[in-house]
Amino acid sequence: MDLNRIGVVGTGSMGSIVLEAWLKANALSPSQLIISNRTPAKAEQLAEKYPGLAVARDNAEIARSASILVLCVKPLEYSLMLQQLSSALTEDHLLITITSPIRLEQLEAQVPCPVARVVPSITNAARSGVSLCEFGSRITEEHRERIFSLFSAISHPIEVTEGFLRVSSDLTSCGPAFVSYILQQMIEDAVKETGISHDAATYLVSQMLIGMGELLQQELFTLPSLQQRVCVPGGITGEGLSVLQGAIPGVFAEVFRRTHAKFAEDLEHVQSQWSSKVPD
Ligand SMILES: NC(=O)C1=CN([C@@H]2O[C@H](COP(=O)(O)OP(=O)(O)OC[C@H]3O[C@@H](n4cnc5c(N)ncnc54)[C@H](O)[C@@H]3O)[C@@H](O)[C@H]2O)C=CC1
Ligand SMILES: O=C(O)[C@@H]1CCC=N1
Repeated sequence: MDLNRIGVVGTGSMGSIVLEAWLKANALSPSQLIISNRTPAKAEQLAEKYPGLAVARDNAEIARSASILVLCVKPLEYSLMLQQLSSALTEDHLLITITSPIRLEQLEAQVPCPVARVVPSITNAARSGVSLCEFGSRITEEHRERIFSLFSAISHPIEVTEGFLRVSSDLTSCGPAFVSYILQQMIEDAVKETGISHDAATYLVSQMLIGMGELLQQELFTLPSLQQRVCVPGGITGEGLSVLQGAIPGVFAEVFRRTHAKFAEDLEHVQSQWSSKVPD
């Protein structure tokens, strides 16, 4: 087992984003990585794109070849994946799950090694945004440092406690989908109401969003001070804002109720899958 090699199990949407972010950041070279995927063709495509990147024949091979395994499969795919990894897992491995509806203690009970969670975000593709870290009971200071160092190459890693993991993930990982939906509605209504072209409105909104990111990045404004500064007393923005003030409060409370309910449902499904016999 190569102590400096990292295995990515599952090269779907998020697995490939994390892997490619590391490669593009030169944080890891292709030969420091090995990947596996249920559909091998998807992994082979990545290997063709990044010469030197190895594809494991199966999950036992990835566990024999890499000491850190980043698990990028969906919650109900864990049971089978763990079964496939199990023959090669040792106390010296480190497992990092990227999903939230698998409790770390539940995972620890299945494997001989330390486990941690790092929930990434699509923003990590641009080496920005945060990743949310939670550490299991077997994690040492050395593991922590290794995890922070790996994920700080592509994000700002932040430690969160289990109780706030879900809402934090709603804000950082689901957030880009929520915000882009709202902005898309802004574009659609601008087109419908005024006849501006879809492309023009999209360009204007995208540039506005990038500019807003810069204002926050450069700490020139906070979200409330930005609103205050744009709203000229007796001016036009205030008229528009008052419509939003009537419509938006409470919407995200319902969003979070729904995400938390789905999370609880996923946890239950995983629990009942894991407590019944794992299929061969
Ligand atoms: N999409 C996002 O923005 C984020 C997703 N996540 C979490 O990441 C997890 C994965 O999500 P996606 O990448 O979107 O799903 P996906 O379905 O695109 O990728 C999962 C991949 O795992 C592979 N796979 C399944 N079982 C396997 C096995 N036994 N061995 C090897 N490969 C296997 C599948 O072939 C697939 O390519 C989810 O739990 C999600 O909650 C976390 C943060 C952000
Ligand atoms: O939609 C999902 O389930 C995942 C969790 C965080 C972002 N995407």
